[in-house]
Amino acid sequence: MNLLCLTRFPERVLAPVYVTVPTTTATATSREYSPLDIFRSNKAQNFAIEGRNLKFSFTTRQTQDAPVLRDCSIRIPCGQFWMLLGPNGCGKSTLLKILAGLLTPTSGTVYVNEPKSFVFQNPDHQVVMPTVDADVAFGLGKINFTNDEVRSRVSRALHAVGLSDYMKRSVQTLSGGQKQRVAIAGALAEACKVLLLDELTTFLDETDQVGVIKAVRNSVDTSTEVTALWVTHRLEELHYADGAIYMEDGKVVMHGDAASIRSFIESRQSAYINQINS
Ligand SMILES: Nc1ncnc2c1ncn2[C@@H]1O[C@H](COP(=O)(O)OP(=O)(O)OP(=O)(O)O)[C@@H](O)[C@H]1O
Repeated sequence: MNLLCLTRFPERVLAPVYVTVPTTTATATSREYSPLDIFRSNKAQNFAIEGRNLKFSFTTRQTQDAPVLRDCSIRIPCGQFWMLLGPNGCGKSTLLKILAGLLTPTSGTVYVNEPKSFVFQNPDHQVVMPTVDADVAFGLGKINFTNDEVRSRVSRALHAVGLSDYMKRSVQTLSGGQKQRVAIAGALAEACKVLLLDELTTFLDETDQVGVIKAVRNSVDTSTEVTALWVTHRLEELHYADGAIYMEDGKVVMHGDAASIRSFIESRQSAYINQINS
């Protein structure tokens, strides 16, 4: 079994995946939403990602039960590019990992279209082959494609992320942002329907930051139903988003269009600055 491959595509299966756990242990047999209800609701309203009443706690040596998510509900329509924002430690990455299937919620319900792919902040954790084309083709090895089909998928995926001219380049010679785009191309080559992207631009300079975000923007499409959820701290990135979610202290505080979320966060920040200056 190839562990690196599993790391890059943690939950790759072709059917939709449901994670449903009881809202409390006392009501284990009577939950509010059944997996089938969620599936119908998503098909009817065309949501690619849905989480309802999600709670999550970490158990550490110091604390038995440290709550991180305290009842989060989100919905992201198919074929849209959404962003998830909030202060450090509010639970953004935890929520993203639950959507990716890397963590199981303590309670609540999750629906995410498949195939889905989680792209990590550090591209060196997932760009694993010596050349760009070999890396993009890496995940296709599990599927019985002809060589021509593999070449065509790799070529289309690299075109989508603006790296057509880099096909034969050694990955070691790429910048951080170019490696991120190779990782995204790997997911697209596998016909990934949902991209879950965790603070990809944190350590990138402005050119790479714009290159990566444009690569995601160009990959998201209502006709192919590719949907992306992007965790970020950078308000200026909201310019590229169709919608956004703002979290604080394990809760979704606001969920809606990107411009309104940006104004909301800016007013929050100025209120905070006024408070510390007064
Ligand atoms: N493996 C873990 N064990 C215990 N606590 C954890 C673990 N991972 C995260 N946490 C805690 O959960 C909380 C939420 O972390 P998370 O990484 O989801 O926040 P975040 O909003 O993504 O933060 P940031 O913006 O700083 O990346 C934090 O208080 C963090 O310390």
